[in-house]
Amino acid sequence: MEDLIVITRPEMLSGEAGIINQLFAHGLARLHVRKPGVPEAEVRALLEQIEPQHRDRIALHQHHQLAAALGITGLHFTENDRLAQREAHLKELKDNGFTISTSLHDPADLETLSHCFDYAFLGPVYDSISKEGYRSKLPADFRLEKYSFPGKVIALGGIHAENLKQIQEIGFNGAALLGSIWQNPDNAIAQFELLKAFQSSFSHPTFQQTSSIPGLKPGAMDSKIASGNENGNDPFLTTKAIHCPRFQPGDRGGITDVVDKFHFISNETSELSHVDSIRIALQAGCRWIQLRVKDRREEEVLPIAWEATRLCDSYGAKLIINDFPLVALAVEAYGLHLGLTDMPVPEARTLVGEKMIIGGTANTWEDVVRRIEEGADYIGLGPFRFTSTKQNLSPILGIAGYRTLMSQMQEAGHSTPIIAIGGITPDDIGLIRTAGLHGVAMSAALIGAADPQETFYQIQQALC
Ligand SMILES: Cc1ncc(COP(=O)(O)OP(=O)(O)O)c(N)n1
Ligand SMILES: Cc1nc(C(=O)O)sc1CCOP(=O)(O)O
Ligand SMILES: [Mg+2]
Repeated sequence: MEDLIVITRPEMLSGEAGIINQLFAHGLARLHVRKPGVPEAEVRALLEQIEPQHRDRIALHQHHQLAAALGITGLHFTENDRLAQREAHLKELKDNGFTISTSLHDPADLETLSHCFDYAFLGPVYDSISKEGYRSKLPADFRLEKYSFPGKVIALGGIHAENLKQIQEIGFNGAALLGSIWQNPDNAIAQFELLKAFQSSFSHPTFQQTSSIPGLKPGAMDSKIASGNENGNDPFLTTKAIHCPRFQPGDRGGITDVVDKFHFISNETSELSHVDSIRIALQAGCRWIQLRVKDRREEEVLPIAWEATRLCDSYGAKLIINDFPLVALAVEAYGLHLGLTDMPVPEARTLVGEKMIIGGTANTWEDVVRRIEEGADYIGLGPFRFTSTKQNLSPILGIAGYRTLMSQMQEAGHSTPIIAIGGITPDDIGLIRTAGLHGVAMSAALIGAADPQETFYQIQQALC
């Protein structure tokens, strides 16, 4: 798949021109300016703020008369506009150097579409999750190669990182992005970078071999490709209904209330996938879940993170993503956990914004101080004892190590919540709490318990 095209939101946004200039600077190939109902003067003012060298990568949906004076060479015709055009006019536009595009909602129209069009948006490809009743017209086995239109066909509607690969497999030449970019304008550039990374990974041989891992089953989105379309909803507005961050900057004063006292750390074994382990923890009653996938590429972690997101959402649990800031951003996770050799907390803060919790690992007093100075919301301090869940463990702290570090915290007047980790069992919690730690993180002791519900009950009692 070649092209990622961004479509503007229909209304004007504050700071929009700045974001658009940055998107171009980050390699955006094409921008569709679609502002139905916005007066010409406002659209002109927006276009004038877009740096002139980027303007030949813009297509206008309305106010075509602005194009020539502003150095814009792209004109887009909505379905209704297209039906009102004469072929001779389209030819004239092509002869005058314009790139022209249009929108279709029925793939059958690709057979009769004027070959003057350089490309066409076809959509919605996916049912809208956010807009009820707004469904795709594409059959489940839809493939693009059957159609004779020689131009590019660009997928539109409900496109996000999770379904980008399937769009390529269907045969689309590109994808038009709206919700995935603009849902949270503060994160527009990071989202674009993530989508670009996924798009380029599809041609990577390692990815192709491993893309059948759980969570990225070919055809996994088939159930979302449905038939029947009828209402007049706006195809450009379809978007995945994603997780809303729940941590608001105003809550920061109460960080000890925000960070749970029990953190479950996912793991996979020969019998269990990460998602299976998370399901066990959720069913046992845990509501703070860390997805900790090791030795996998970002694009392999993302589908697992989506599955974990859906599962945690269904239990009202908070999902923390270990190691992968862009994945945390993509699934709008509640939090991100970073180790000492992962992305530094301040850099991650810039990337994920103010709303996401960021936890950081520490193994020594110097690490604790660094984490506090970096602004970590909580600190995972370990290891308490040997564990085979993590490779390359740091020296074991034991209860004596925790006591020393907690008195140093007290002397220094620090109150960042500290979570003990590493080989912890429910029986250890009493001592760990009396040492002054906020809570504990566990993996094996919960997943491997004969009765995880009973074990979680004991954990809760000990944490009270
Ligand atoms: C709560 C919590 N504390 C510490 C860690 C360890 O993180 P890190 O040092 O990045 O090591 P990995 O888990 O990535 O192997 C954690 N994950 N959670
Ligand atoms: C993920 C992790 N980090 C550690 C650290 O010391 O930083 S120990 C650890 C493993 C936690 O799992 P379990 O409860 O099975 O030991
Ligand atoms: Mg890590």
